Amino acid sequence: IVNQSTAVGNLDHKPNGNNESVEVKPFSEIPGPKGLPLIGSLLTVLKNDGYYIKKTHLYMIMNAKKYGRIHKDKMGNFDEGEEWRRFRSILDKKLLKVKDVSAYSGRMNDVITDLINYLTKKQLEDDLNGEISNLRDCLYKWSFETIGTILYNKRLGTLQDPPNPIAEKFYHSVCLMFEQSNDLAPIPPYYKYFKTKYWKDYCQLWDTMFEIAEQLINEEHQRLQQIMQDIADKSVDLRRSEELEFLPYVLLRGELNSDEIVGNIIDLMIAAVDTSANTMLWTLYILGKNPEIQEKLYQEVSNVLKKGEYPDSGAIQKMSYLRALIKETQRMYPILPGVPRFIDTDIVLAGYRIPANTRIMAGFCVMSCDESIFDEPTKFKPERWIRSPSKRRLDPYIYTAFSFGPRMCIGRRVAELQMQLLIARLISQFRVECRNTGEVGQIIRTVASPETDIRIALEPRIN
Ligand code: HEM
Repeated sequence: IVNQSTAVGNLDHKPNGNNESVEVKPFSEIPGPKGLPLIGSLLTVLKNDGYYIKKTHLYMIMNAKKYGRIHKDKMGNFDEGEEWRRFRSILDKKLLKVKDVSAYSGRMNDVITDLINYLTKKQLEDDLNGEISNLRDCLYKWSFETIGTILYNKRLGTLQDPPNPIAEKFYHSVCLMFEQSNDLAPIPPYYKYFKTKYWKDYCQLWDTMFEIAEQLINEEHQRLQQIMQDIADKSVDLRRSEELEFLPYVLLRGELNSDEIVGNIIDLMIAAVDTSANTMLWTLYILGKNPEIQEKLYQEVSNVLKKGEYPDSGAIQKMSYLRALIKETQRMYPILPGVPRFIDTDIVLAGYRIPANTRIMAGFCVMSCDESIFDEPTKFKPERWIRSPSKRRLDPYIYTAFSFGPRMCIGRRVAELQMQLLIARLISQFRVECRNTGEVGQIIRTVASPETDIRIALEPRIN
């Protein structure tokens, strides 16, 4: 039972560095809800129509208040992937290098141009005095198209007019699968054995995703083979080229078999869509609610870009307020309330001995509102992320949005750049107005999302 428990805590970023001997308490003394012997607190999470499934962040904050910065909880068993390290060593090379990702800014800008045209057309059709209905869907399409063009080396076509029907099918499968995974995640997997309709439909979504992804990858494979045949200078080895795009790199290196390539690409797509889109919804919400923040951002962006110029990663480097604004949005609205880790050796955490094979959950949403880490944590202050000679250096471990270590988000660089480009482009073209009257809360739909529609109106700037 101990081995199946989870210890939840803030990342203890101030270890006892002075080598003084401190009393280490045993794992059994870590406070936490008692729960039931086998399923632990699962019922607490499921009751009231799964209230705490949708509000995991509140569950974690509540337990942190009740039991302290480190506490333990139990929710059944979890599996860990084994092949993961090998996959990461191959994919990291292409997705986490700043230089490679910067080269995607042209494609990312093309998708943004399509999104802006799509939004403008929708505004006219909706006729809601500038407001865009179902902005969430528009932003999901933007992140789907962006990751699509990077992974498959071609545009998929959900933002084109009319949309590409295969791309639409792909898009709906990714979105629905993500939503349904959230409903299935905490339930013991009996539905698999009774083959309920829900389960069959869910499997169908996966089949559709795999079929379309396979088709797209095969097309790219054939294109590459043709290019290799056509290269007149046979001494050129395309496989060694530094300039290769993501899919050509993975296909030509031959380190992954075709099932592994499809599986990894699907994983990347699934992880990319909701995360970036929801972060953008929150950022627009903040901008729309805070005209002074918006004005400051506009001034920064227009100082860097000439009229009508599109930003690239070089321009973004000069926009410290923009980068800080997105970081602060991620602090206030973390997309994942925390990340789990299995530890393979005994460790001491916050004064307690944690045995090997325990699952640790680092509670990012708890850290975000911890006064000992952030001053005035309830206030939205992008400035806290801007370095200056007069300020103390920020602890690098307090920016938790993409997590840390070898398992940190593999899409971090892609996500950051695509979001920075989108906000810079939108703010230089439009004034953002938020029409939600009250505060919008967070709800967990696998990732933390706005509880109600974010109502945004975009008013073209007259320069
Ligand atoms: C604002 C956008 C995003 C946020 C906040 C975000 C955040 C995260 C976090 C916190 C993790 C867990 C890391 C850990 O366990 O330590 C993660 C994992 C992951 N993310 Fe992202 N992510 C974002 C966008 C993306 C994008 C665009 C992609 C694809 C290009 C992506 C692909 C992945 C994958 C594949 C994993 C699993 C990594 C692994 O377990 O090896 N993410 N992400």
